[in-house]
Amino acid sequence: MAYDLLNLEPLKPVAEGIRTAGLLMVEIAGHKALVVVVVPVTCAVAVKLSVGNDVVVECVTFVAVMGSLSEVYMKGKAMEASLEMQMTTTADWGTANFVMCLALESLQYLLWAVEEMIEQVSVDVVAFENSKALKPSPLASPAHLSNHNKRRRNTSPATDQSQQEFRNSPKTAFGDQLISASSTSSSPISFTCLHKYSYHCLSEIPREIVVDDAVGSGTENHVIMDGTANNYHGERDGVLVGSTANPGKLIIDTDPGIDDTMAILMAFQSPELEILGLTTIFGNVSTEDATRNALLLCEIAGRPDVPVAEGSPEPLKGGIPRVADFIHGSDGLGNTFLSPPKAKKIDKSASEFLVDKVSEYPGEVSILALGPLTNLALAIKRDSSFASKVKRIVILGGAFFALGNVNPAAEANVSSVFSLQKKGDSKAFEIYGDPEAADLVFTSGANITVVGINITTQVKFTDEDLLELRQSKGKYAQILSDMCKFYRDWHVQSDGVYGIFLHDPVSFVALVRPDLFTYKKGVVRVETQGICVGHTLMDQGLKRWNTSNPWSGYSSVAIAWSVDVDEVLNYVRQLLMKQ
Ligand SMILES: O=c1[nH]c(=O)c2ncn([C@@H]3O[C@H](CO)[C@@H](O)[C@H]3O)c2[nH]1
Repeated sequence: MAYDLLNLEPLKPVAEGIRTAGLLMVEIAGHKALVVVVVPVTCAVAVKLSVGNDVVVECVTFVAVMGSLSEVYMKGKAMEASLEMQMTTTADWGTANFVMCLALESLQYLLWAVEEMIEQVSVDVVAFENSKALKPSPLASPAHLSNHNKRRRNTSPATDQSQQEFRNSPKTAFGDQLISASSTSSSPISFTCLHKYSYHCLSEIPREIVVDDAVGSGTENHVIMDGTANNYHGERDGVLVGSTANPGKLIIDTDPGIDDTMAILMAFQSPELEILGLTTIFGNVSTEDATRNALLLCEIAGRPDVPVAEGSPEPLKGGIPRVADFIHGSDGLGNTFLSPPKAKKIDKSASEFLVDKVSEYPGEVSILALGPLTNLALAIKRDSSFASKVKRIVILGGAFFALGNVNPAAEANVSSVFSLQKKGDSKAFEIYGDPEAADLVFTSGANITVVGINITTQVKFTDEDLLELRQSKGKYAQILSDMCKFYRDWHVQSDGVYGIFLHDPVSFVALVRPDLFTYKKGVVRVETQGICVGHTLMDQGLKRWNTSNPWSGYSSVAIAWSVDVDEVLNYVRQLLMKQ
């Protein structure tokens, strides 16, 4: 049986850089959690699900504090003490959505349970607050809605006009601000949420919930959630399961680079993406060469119109970046030495371009960051609302609970490497990535997914795969095969791998097919000093620390935790071999 719970029209995101904090109390199956949600809108919603006389799920958000995250956090801590509840701090849409998903997911389970065991379920709006243009109509008053639900409980909604009436009447009062949903089954269930905030949350979760009908028949019951957006689909043993996504508008921050080239061409082979531009950074090559290669790749893809904005030539702290020519060749493209591009970079710097685009389309732009994070850090410094306006950032970087690739501690994009050369020698401090930038970005509060090399090294093209690519009719198969030769030989020499790791392509897949990964959320800090510079260390939240520490009070990011290797490989193959 299908519950058409979310009968919604797409609305534009309302994020306009306003940050509002809400304290969300969630009670699910007797467990209470207090969650600080910082969202870029001013509104609140409260819903309460009751079964008979028992309140089963209660989600209440208050517009409690306006201001900085630390103010909210302090207030939350005080409430936590008085309510003896567990608190989670979040500052991103992903977590806000996830929390709502959790509450709503419980609701789905309840719907199923109710089918079998309980006669009456209602979800009543118990509070409504709105600080912007809308004034709650009398129709939104708790009393009205509760009466309305009572009325509905006495009807048979499947064929009943009152269901339609119920859907329609508040909508007239609220226009598109009201989101209503109700069961299409024969159970008397109604669910009403008010305001755009709840819309946001709801729009990120399943539109249709399919519940196995075979309750009590011996067949295992399950709830299949067909996620529609870029966050999480559910949780299993503390690990989040990704849902499918359509990132829409995309900027790729890149240091091409052979595996960057693969990811960029995959993006150009994905017509559902609107590539707003490429921004360039040092890493696999110098920033200047990265710009040349990015322009060239746009031309190869037949998209010379895509703007390329050049990024910083050096990390935040300064210094001369070391170019990984031993991996990608002196041109960054496997010594294929292609003719220079005709198009020119745009006048804006990468950070300016990033800020401008994210401000032009708040809540709509995703960023795929494939190199050191200097440009993103500069964008965050340039515009304090950048982190809240960007839709999602997927980062290739770090090594989580695993060895690095430039040394045991660090992965190339986030590391600095001290070489043991003479003091005073300008090369004594060789830089691969930008640890300061990575630390700033990871703790910025943006909706971030990080794909570390602990994940990307699980997904390889073997020599057989490379041969298949060469022999395929893929639009870019030849050019990629030529580039990959150099890259493959380095893998044999460096890692004993007869093939190549697909670092950047896997990160691209995490952007467009997050459902092929699982995630853990936690605060990540990057070491910026000492022998472990560039080390990425995540607090998984498994322990309540007695004292505050460098991880305390920062926003969580999602770390890719596991990967469906076969499916990701298939996805990469299919796009790289697409004609
Ligand atoms: O400096 C590097 N050393 C490596 O071993 C290494 N392996 C891969 N890479 C590149 O850095 C990103 C992943 O860490 C990808 O863009 C690889 O091409 C490396 N860079």
